[in-house]
Amino acid sequence: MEPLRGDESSVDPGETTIATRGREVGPVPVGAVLRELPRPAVAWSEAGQQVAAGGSAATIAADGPGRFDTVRRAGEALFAGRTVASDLPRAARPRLFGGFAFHEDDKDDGQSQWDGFPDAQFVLPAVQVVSDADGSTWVVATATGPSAASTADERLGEWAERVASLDDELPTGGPGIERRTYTPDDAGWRRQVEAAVERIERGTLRKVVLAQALTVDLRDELSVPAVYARLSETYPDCFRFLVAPEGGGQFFGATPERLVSRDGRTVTTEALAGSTGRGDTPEEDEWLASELQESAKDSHEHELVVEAIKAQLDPFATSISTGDRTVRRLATVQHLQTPVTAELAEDDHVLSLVEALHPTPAVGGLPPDEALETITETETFERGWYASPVGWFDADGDGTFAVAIRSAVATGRRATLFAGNGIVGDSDPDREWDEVQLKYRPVLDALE
Ligand SMILES: C=C(O[C@H]1C=CC=C(C(=O)O)[C@@H]1O)C(=O)O
Repeated sequence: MEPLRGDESSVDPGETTIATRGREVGPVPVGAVLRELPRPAVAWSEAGQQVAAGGSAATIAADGPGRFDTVRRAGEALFAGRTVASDLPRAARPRLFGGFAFHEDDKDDGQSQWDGFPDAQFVLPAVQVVSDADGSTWVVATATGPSAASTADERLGEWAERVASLDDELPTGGPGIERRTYTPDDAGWRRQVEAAVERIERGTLRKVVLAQALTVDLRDELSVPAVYARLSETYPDCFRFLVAPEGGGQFFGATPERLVSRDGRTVTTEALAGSTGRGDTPEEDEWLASELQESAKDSHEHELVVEAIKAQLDPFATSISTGDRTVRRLATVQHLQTPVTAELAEDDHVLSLVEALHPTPAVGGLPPDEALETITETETFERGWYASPVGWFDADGDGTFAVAIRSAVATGRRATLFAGNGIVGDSDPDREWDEVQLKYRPVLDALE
C-alpha cells in the first residue's frame, strides 16, 4: 500500500475504515515472531508489554518541518473510521508505531544505511503479536478499506495458525565482529570536543551533545530478531525498539530514556543526563554512583536538562513537578535521572508534546538552535533516526515515545552503532571518549 502523505485531504475516509480482530494464544518468543513477520516490521517493548508487528494496514510518511503535524492529522483522519472487536484488551487496540529522523531535513542520499527511512514514518500493522503485562498473548489482525472486517478475520485466522507452529530456534551467539571503523577516530573526536568547549567558553552555547558512529563489519549474517531477543533479556527495564521499513535497513536498540508518555491529561517524562561506568563489585558501583551524584560537572549538565524540559512543557501544563534525582543503573553505565510529570491544560496530542520536547538537551543541547547548529557543523556522520523519537500513538492522542539512543542501523553484514555525550565547559575529550564507548556496549555486546 502507498504511504499516506501530506494533509488530511489525501486520506479518503471511505478508504480508511479500520477493522481490528484478535485471538488469545499461548506464549510466543518475540524473536521467532519477528523472523516470520513481513516488512515493514516494528517491535516495541515497554513496562512488561511486548509488541512484534509486521505488514501494513496503513502507512503514514512525512518529510520536512511540518512532519509532526502532518502525521498527527493523517493519524486522526485514519483512526476516525475504526471498529475494534469488543473482546480485545486495550493493548491490542489500533496504534500507529514508528518515529522520526533526528533532523527535520534529514539528507537521504540513497546510499547510506538510512536509505528507506523518511523524516517520519508510522505504520498501522497488519499483524501484531502482543504480549501484555498480565501474561496474556494476543494475535491481532488489522485491515483497512471497504472489506476491512472480512480481511481482518481472514488475516487473523492465517496468522493465529502460523504463530502456533513457529519454530523458535534462533542463533544463540552474535554474528561476531570482523572490523570496526570509528567516525570520527579518537584524534578527530578530540578536535571536535575541544572546538565545542571553546565555543561554549567564547559565547552563549552552554551544552552540546556530540555523537559518533561505529561501523562494524560482521563475520556472519546478522539476525536482527535474535539480537532484539538478546537485548530484551539483558535490558528488560529499557524500551526496546525495532523499525524496519520496507526495502530499507533495520534500526533497533534498547534505550533507557523516555521522551514522553501521555495518558489522558497526565504527562510523564524525565531528564536523563550525566553518566559514569559500572564497578566490578557492589562497593565500587556505589562509590561510582556517589561520585556521580556529587560531581559538579554532571550535576550542571543534568540540571540544564531538567530546566529545559520544564520550560518546554510549560506552555501546555497547568502543573509540572519533578521527583527526586536518583542514579539509574544499567548493565554498563549509570546515569543521573530525574522524573518529571505534568498535567495538561487541554487535550494536546502526544505528538504535539513530542514536537515540543525533541530534541531534549540530553541529545541536542542548549540553547537548542545553537546546539543543533553546532551538531550539524561538527558531526561527520549521518544521525538518521539515532536519538530521535520512536514509539506509538493511538486514536485518543495517547502514546509513548522513547529517545532512540543505544541503537544501531543494520543492513546485510554491516551495522552502524551510535553514541553521544553531553559536552559542557569543563568537559575533557579523553574522558568523554571513554564514556561514549560505554554507550556502545548494549548493542555491541549483542553483536559480538
Ligand atoms: C546521547 C546519549 O546519551 C544521553 C543520555 C544519557 C546520558 C548522557 C550523557 O551523560 O551525556 C547523554 O545525554 C547516547 O547514549 O547516545
